[in-house]
Amino acid sequence: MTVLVTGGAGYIGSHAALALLDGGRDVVVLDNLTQGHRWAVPAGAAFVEGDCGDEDLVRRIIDEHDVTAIMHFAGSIIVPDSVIYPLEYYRNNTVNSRALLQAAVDSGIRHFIFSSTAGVYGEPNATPINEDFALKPISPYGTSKMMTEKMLADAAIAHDFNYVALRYFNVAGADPKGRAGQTSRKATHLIKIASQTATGVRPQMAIYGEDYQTPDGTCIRDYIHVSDLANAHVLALEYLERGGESDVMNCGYGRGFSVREVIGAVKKVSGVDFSVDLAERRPGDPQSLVAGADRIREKLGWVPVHDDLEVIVRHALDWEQSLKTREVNAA
Ligand SMILES: NC(=O)c1ccc[n+]([C@@H]2O[C@H](COP(=O)([O-])OP(=O)(O)OC[C@H]3O[C@@H](n4cnc5c(N)ncnc54)[C@H](O)[C@@H]3O)[C@@H](O)[C@H]2O)c1
Ligand SMILES: O=c1ccn([C@@H]2O[C@H](COP(=O)(O)OP(=O)(O)O[C@H]3O[C@H](CO)[C@H](O)[C@H](O)[C@H]3O)[C@@H](O)[C@H]2O)c(=O)[nH]1
Repeated sequence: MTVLVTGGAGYIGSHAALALLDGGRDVVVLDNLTQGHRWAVPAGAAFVEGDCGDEDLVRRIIDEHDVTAIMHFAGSIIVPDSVIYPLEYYRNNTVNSRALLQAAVDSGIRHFIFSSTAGVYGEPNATPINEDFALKPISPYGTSKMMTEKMLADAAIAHDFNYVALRYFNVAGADPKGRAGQTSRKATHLIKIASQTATGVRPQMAIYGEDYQTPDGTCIRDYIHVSDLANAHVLALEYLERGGESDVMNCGYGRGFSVREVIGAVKKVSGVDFSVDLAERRPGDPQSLVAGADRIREKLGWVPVHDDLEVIVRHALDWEQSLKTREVNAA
């Protein structure tokens, strides 16, 4: 009765592994460490270094660890890179997911939870965004995730398993106990970048576009604390184990903050008035993405506990400080 967590050496997967272990479950992490770190895999989880697209390896792990469910976080995540290297994104996010799914079906896995994204909606012209909105991704990243959702839907009809695809909005923050956080080598996320600037890792940062049709001209996003998101995965697994129907669910709080509001929160919480430039719009940025967040609450009984931008920012800043100490100690 073990959960296989692909990508569990990365940001969200390591938090989900912690949440599973905290709940008394056994966990085996499969990660190829292209982005993740061995030290990020929580103590208490078994670890296998390898690729989630390696069907033989996955079948062996399922067999050896008595795996009954899979949480699939492994993937490539940088939207602009997906525009430059689309085939690489389809390979890692779609082709490797297909292989993982094949191994899961072959081995009789009954429950599957997939990391999808708000990126599958593209640029909807209404907000909040509900799960039944049309899927019109505007990047290869979003399309690669949408294709995996479609594979899951078809495979769950043909084979004996149920699944939940969780469509994350903007994930941020870190484990409140300081056990995990975002360590990505190539950070692009707003709260991570602002936290790095506040803690002196970066000299300054930029706002990408101030001419959007929003109250302060900057883009609006729905920021969800990574530990609330990790908990949603545990609840999704329990739901599937109860025999819940396969479904897709948005993961967000249903409330948006502008880029300026986020930077203001980081300055306030850190007490550092760092330098912020104004830059051109970043290509492909939708103006406003806010989750319609009722379904996950109703179906999973999910009740977020860190639904507060300043709490998210506090945890992100604490993690950034701890990374600096870790680097000093490692040097
Ligand atoms: N971070 C976000 O805001 C966000 C938003 C929406 C969706 N997601 C999705 O959530 C998942 C996790 O994202 P994250 O932010 O933790 O990213 P991350 O880069 O920190 O973690 C991904 C992990 O997967 C591993 N990996 C990549 N390809 C692999 C492969 N083929 N086989 C085995 N391991 C592999 C990497 O080494 C890394 O440890 C991704 O699928 C991503 O698309 C993230
Ligand atoms: O230095 C920065 C970084 C970001 N931004 C702005 O902050 C907002 C949020 O940007 P992020 O990069 O933090 O997040 P995205 O909304 O672009 O992307 C997130 O949501 C996507 C779905 O919409 C994908 O799931 C993706 O993986 C996930 O990071 C955007 O308006 C962006 O232009 C800045 O102004 N300056």
